[in-house]
Amino acid sequence: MPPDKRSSDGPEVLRPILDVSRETVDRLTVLVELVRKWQPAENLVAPSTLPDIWRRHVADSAQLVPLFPSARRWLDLGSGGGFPGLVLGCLLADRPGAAVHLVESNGRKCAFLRRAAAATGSPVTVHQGRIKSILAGWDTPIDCLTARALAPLDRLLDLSEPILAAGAPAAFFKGADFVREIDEATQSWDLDLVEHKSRIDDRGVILEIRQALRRDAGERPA
Ligand SMILES: C[S@@+](CC[C@H](N)C(=O)[O-])C[C@H]1O[C@@H](n2cnc3c(N)ncnc32)[C@H](O)[C@@H]1O
Repeated sequence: MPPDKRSSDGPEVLRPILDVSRETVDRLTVLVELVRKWQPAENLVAPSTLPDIWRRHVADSAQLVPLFPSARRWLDLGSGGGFPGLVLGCLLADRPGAAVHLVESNGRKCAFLRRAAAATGSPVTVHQGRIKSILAGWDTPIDCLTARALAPLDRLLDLSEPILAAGAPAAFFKGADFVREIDEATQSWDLDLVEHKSRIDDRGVILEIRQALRRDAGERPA
């Protein structure tokens, strides 16, 4: 499909975020073309965001890499159409030891994720199933856990607990309502977190969770 003529959306939107090689742009271009091709049948992203796919999805996902520059082994929960997981795979494909694990319960989305990983030559493994059951038996070291548009913070912490408990940080994409979500989550969790202002969404943040300890029922804040 030709580029959308109404927008100036393209690989150049990555420039303020990180330097990418020609080969990486080629991999990301293959990914974007596949999302456009599969979108009518699989509804991989909100239709209104498709004309700005490089900015709204690719660059949005890519901002994780400079936040966690030494992370090589990533785990993305609820990967859907592959954001941020497939973008991380494309960006890290040349990095020795890179591995990106995607967890997704929907079989058709998993078929897309596997197809896109193969087409882009990305170091991606797709795990089909419910997050709770897949993480219950997880024993692969992870440097950073991610989730975007999956669940409220409180629920994300619950889902991510086995990986956080093993010492990995988490990066959760959150919109304008993030303060309320933090307030709610801290009823049940003692959090060491950093708010990174999103470089794509004026009102959004990437919440870096460095540590999350479940509070006992008796020690909830007033
Ligand atoms: C709204 S989509 C977001 C997809 C992608 N992260 C993005 O930002 O475009 C949420 C995805 O999480 C998956 N999902 C939701 N709950 C899940 C669970 N408990 N286990 C595995 N996948 C789940 C859904 O099937 C869906 O594809």
